[in-house]
Amino acid sequence: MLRGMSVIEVSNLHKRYRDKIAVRDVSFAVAEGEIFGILGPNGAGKTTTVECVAGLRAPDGGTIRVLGLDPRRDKDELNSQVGVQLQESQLPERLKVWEALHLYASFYPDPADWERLIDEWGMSEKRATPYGKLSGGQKQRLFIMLALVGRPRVVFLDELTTGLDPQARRETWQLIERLRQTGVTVVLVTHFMEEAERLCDRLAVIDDGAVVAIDTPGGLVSQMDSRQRIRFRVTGPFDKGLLTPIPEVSEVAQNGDHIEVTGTGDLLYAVTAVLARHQIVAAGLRVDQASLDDAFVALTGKRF
Ligand SMILES: Nc1ncnc2c1ncn2[C@@H]1O[C@H](COP(=O)(O)OP(=O)(O)OP(=O)(O)O)[C@@H](O)[C@H]1O
Repeated sequence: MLRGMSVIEVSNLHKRYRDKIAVRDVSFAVAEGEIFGILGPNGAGKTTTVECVAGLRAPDGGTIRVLGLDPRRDKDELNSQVGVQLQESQLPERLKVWEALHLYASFYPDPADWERLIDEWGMSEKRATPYGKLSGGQKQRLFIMLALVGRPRVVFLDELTTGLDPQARRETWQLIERLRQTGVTVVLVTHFMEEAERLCDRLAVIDDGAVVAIDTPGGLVSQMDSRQRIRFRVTGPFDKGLLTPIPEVSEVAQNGDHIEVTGTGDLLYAVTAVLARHQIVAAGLRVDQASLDDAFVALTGKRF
């Protein structure tokens, strides 16, 4: 359920590059103040979707409303209300942090106090550092600040943490969580499961140009709840054929002495009963709960 007013409404978006269909049929709505994730494998159509919604590309079909406006027709009106950080954004190497903010602020009639932004985003020490001398995490921080300098109500962040080391990624997550407190609506394109799970209120899973699911991260996982996975090691010879006929078992995978059994119902009891009957000792036995990763694989049939 949407919490408040929809600030973004996308219906049946369709976009082609010559004969290549990048976005087949994408519909979703984003509520005010939400962090909405767009998750999908490479080439699924995530960036194209966001570029259309942000008004940077003309769709071939469907309708898009951002704050009730058409991103192409009402571009000027929307400009000051929307902030965009695009995949692989670049700035001139020698442009200093403060110069970039000063420049971007000049594009807007009523910009944020960028000196304050520098303090708030922990970049005071890097104020006079040229873009080319910033670390990957600091560059991303600068791009978030540049997306915020126009005091937008909606921010699009595309693959913000790709290429960052785990520490810098976590720092960026904390910054995005801070964005939530400012009430700004965030659309976040990611292919990191952990990122989507941690940050997003809801997410759309996109595959092959179409939405395959929209839900909260927890909702997507609970769709998988009926599926369970048991892992264990065997110390002697093992025949998969012992377990595959069990009605509760849907799949048995063997990698050396590691066995992974997927199935439903009272899987643990059914499997351990058969193992005991054949006097097979299951070492290090673990039962795994479904994860967002499992939900993604089940929805798209793909692993990242
Ligand atoms: N400018 C373009 N010209 C032609 N084809 C394009 C163009 N941009 C994207 N495509 C193709 O459209 C499809 C969707 O691309 P898009 O970049 O939207 O996917 P994505 O989900 O963002 O992928 P990634 O995670 O790799 O960034 C891909 O098959 C891609 O090769």
